[in-house]
Amino acid sequence: MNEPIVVSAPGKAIIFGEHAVVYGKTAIAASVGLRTFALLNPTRDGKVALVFSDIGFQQSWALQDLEPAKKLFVRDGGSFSHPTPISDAVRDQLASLLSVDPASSQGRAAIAFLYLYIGISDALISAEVTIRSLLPVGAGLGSSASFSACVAAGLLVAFNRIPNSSSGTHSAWSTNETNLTNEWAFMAEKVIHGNPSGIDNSVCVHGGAILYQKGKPLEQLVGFTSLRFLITNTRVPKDTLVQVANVAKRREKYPDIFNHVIDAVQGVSRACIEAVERFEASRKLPSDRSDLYNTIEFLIDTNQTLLVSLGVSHASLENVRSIGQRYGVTTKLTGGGGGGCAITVVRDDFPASKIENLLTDLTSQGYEGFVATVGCPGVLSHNVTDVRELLRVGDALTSAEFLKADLEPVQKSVA
Ligand SMILES: Nc1ncnc2c1ncn2[C@@H]1O[C@H](COP(=O)(O)OP(=O)(O)O)[C@@H](O)[C@H]1O
Ligand SMILES: C[C@@](O)(CCOP(=O)(O)O)CC(=O)O
Ligand SMILES: [Mg+2]
Repeated sequence: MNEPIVVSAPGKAIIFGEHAVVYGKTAIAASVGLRTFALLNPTRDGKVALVFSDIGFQQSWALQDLEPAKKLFVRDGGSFSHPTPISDAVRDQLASLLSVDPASSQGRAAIAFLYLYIGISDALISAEVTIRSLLPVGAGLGSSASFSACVAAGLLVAFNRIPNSSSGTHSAWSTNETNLTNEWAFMAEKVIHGNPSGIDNSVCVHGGAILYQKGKPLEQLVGFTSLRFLITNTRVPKDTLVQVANVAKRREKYPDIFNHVIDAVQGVSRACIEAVERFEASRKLPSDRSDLYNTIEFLIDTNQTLLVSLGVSHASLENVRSIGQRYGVTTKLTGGGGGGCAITVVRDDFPASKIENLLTDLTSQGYEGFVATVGCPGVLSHNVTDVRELLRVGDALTSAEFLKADLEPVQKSVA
């Protein structure tokens, strides 16, 4: 790596099927146009330095201190084509190098980064890596997957595994290059989430709106990207690792109850797919999709009820739901639940004035709402000259400049 590298990846909203997707059920998700950015700067001090400003983490290591972990890394068949999940030996070795609790939010993010760094590299190189997100962290909008996608893509570019395809507005990587990025991003998600389904990293890497089932090729759902959603962040912190582990414990204790609930969620996703197919077959105009909305609203409500049964809702999420009901709109939690964000379907003819009033009501309760653009591009690398211009910085794009810059113009430049 001789030049700075800038990559970014979107967040995501799961429309139907969170948690059930961990158990092999179908889920539907769309990318959300709030992005995470990573700046990788070459350095000459024989160190790798991390600056993760959103989670208050900063640490650097001499490259020789990372060699023992690199020696323990097992490469699948000696090739780079299939990343392997982190082993206990590597995790313990990396954990012993941290200045923070390895199980903490900061510790997991650092181990995820270091694992990809030793796994993707031939020889360790000196670098400073700064990561900043415009997404809320730990709120159900896939900040962990967006972070993982940036780390995977940034390191694959830095170690010349994929080209620096800096188009700025869409990814110019081949299917193989994008799939490789997704596989590494999944390895990072495993460190952060414990047992991820793979839907979040897939939608953050590929972008658009996707139909996802573990072990099957993902399908893009083109029609979905024109739907509007209101996203409300309750600002109640949650940790996906804990939420997923809680569902697993309940399912293990009461399989007869929880397996049925999980199966029912599969029914919700399937009913949504059928409704979209029916709408497309009817050749109706997008302006005439009230039947489709009726079904989607019914399914949003049903999915939320099932998520309540799984034990992953929260009083704040139920409050957002009932505020929405006063305006005749339907809401469900999105992502891990237990706090974080809810999504509300906004019909095409829903008056702007009503949206404003709803947003005012939500804000008055301490929540943050916004109408989201969904279906934006997935992970991509940016042209550094363009980024410098958009950020109004000089020739050297330093970590300090990147940290204080307004990243919105770069986010807006992504089509
Ligand atoms: N911008 C970021 N910088 C560093 N780590 C991040 C960032 N975004 C997410 N993470 C990691 O992901 C964790 C949040 O993941 P998770 O609980 O799955 O919530 P989310 O719904 O936002 O994905 C953080 O605690 C941190 O470990
Ligand atoms: C609960 C789950 O379905 C989604 C978690 O999303 P998030 O990390 O809360 O954004 C877990 C998964 O699919 O890996
Ligand atoms: Mg996550």
